Amino acid sequence: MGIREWLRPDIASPETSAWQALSGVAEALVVCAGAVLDIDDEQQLLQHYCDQLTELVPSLRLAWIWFGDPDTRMIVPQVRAGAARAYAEHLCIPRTRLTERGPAYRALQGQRSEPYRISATSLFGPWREMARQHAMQEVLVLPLQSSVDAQRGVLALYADVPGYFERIGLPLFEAMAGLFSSALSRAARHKALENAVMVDALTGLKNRHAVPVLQRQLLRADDDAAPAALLLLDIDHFKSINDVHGHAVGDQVLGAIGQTLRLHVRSGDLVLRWGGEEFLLGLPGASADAAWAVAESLRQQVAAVRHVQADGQLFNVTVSIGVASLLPAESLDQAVQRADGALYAAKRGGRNRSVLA
Ligand SMILES: Nc1nc2c(ncn2[C@@H]2O[C@H](COP(=O)(O)OP(=O)(O)OP(=O)(O)O)[C@@H](O)[C@H]2O)c(=O)[nH]1
Repeated sequence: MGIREWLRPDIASPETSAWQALSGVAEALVVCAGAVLDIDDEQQLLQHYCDQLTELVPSLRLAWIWFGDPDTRMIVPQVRAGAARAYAEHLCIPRTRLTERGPAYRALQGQRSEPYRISATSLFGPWREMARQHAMQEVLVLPLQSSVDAQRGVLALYADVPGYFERIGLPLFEAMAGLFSSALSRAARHKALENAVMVDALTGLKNRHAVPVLQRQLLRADDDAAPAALLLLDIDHFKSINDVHGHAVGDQVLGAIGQTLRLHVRSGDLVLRWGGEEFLLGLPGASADAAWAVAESLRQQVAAVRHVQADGQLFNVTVSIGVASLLPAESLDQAVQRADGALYAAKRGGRNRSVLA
């Protein structure tokens, strides 16, 4: 359907304000489509979209977006723009039997959008009253959906004239929401790629690129004083394993040790392949004593694994472990350095042992 067919004959003249609004939306569409190539960050991109929309389209007082888990219990706008953005700053829509019948949750469920008149006597009186204080007469909430992951969202647009969205043509605003949805899909694809970069192909464990994940995991505890610890683990005499049994067997040993570590830590712990024959483990909530006990248990588990050499003979491998309990205000780097010092002491002390920094 062509743009002109959406317009009623009485507003199809280029002189009318509807025509200006229409060309504003079209311009915003073009500008927003271009921005997809320039802006990587999801939130920044959606903010840019809302800014452009409210700047270029006359009568649009406010545009806000929420995106996330479709089962959310609360919709709170993450980006907002327009003369009436103060309204969205304090907006939070809990999921209730009443709000589930309102435009935001209906859009979240993917239902086709109808514009809602804003009137003090409507179902959601208090919000409508506030919206009227911001000179808003009509709201249109459109569903957003990523095609890559389960993420959903809503784009809410508020106009200062009644009947505005129908008059300009809903398909145009739906096209805009389609563009916003592709931005969500693109961001999800970017995140998936980032995750792929974080995974070590040989062991399937996360690698050094996942340090930010480790950092978040260790520092997640609400209480600053909550303990956390690091284990730096190095395979003993790995060079001679490669030399004696061959590189392919060396690779198998690395894979088997990675698997053993992953199987024997708690679900909130993180195991990274730190490089070569080294593994770094993050143990949130573990005191120094607990971390040392975990290290000793892992050391014994690893030593018990029997590996197969090329001629079918079995052999065992040991590891040395440096344990560092995170000190208050210490950076992850500093803690890793202390764990490295303890690992060095374990090697010098004869290997196949754990040392606490
Ligand atoms: N098979 C295999 N070997 C690797 C890999 N990454 C590193 N290595 C080898 O790991 C060995 C590490 O040797 P060293 O750093 O000398 O230490 P080590 O022989 O384990 O001796 P200690 O740590 O002192 O007990 C080197 O020979 C590396 O080539 C890998 O992905 N696969």
